[in-house]
Amino acid sequence: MKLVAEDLTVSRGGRLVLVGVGFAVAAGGALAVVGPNGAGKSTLLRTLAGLITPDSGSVRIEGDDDEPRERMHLLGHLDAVKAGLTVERNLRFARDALGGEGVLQAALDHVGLGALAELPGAVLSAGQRRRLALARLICAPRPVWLLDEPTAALDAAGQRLLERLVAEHRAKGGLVVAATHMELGFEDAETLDLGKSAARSRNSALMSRP
Ligand SMILES: Nc1ncnc2c1ncn2[C@@H]1O[C@H](COP(=O)(O)OP(=O)(O)OP(=O)(O)O)[C@@H](O)[C@H]1O
Repeated sequence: MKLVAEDLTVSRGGRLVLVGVGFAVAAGGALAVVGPNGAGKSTLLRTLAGLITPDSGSVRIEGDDDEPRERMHLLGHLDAVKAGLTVERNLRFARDALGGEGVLQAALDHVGLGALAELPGAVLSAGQRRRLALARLICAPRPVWLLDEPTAALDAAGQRLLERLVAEHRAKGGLVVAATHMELGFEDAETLDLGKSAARSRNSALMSRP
């Protein structure tokens, strides 16, 4: 299996954000997407996930016949916790929506939220919300993880947990693309620097959409 992005050009609000971005990540691989604020890291992840349609270019998963977006798991930087649902219900909702079969309590225990299962989502701290998002990755296994600032709000133990989850995922043949401002500690990760790409130099031009 291989995730391949080819010659992606993406505009937002009439402005070119990405121009001609391409890369490939094979099973077991990891790609860190870096670049300054506004470089287009989140835009790239959302385009890979099929949430933004590129102006041109393509995203495909080689060696897999399923619809690409069915094989991807996007962990956005907003953690999408429903305030009125319990932690366990939040996870159940996400798992079922993603078609997963993971055991909820086991996943919550794994990310250190086991004792909080019956609390409403509203009371979770920022780091706990992030840990709940990590539990979604466990409960609904998908081979391609798209992680937007995955270490945001995580304490040192949480960052090690993330590193372990990613290492286990890659060892099982999964792959990871992560947008980040931090050193992630993912072994042998490749880097895509959007600050250095052609996109950046052309990014400042205000484009009028046809
Ligand atoms: N919904 C939108 N409508 C119009 N422009 C947008 C929209 N979302 C993002 N943009 C613009 O697209 C550009 C890239 O934004 P994006 O969020 O992808 O950057 P980023 O590299 O993830 O930034 P950061 O490091 O700050 O998270 C920015 O100039 C931003 O203003």
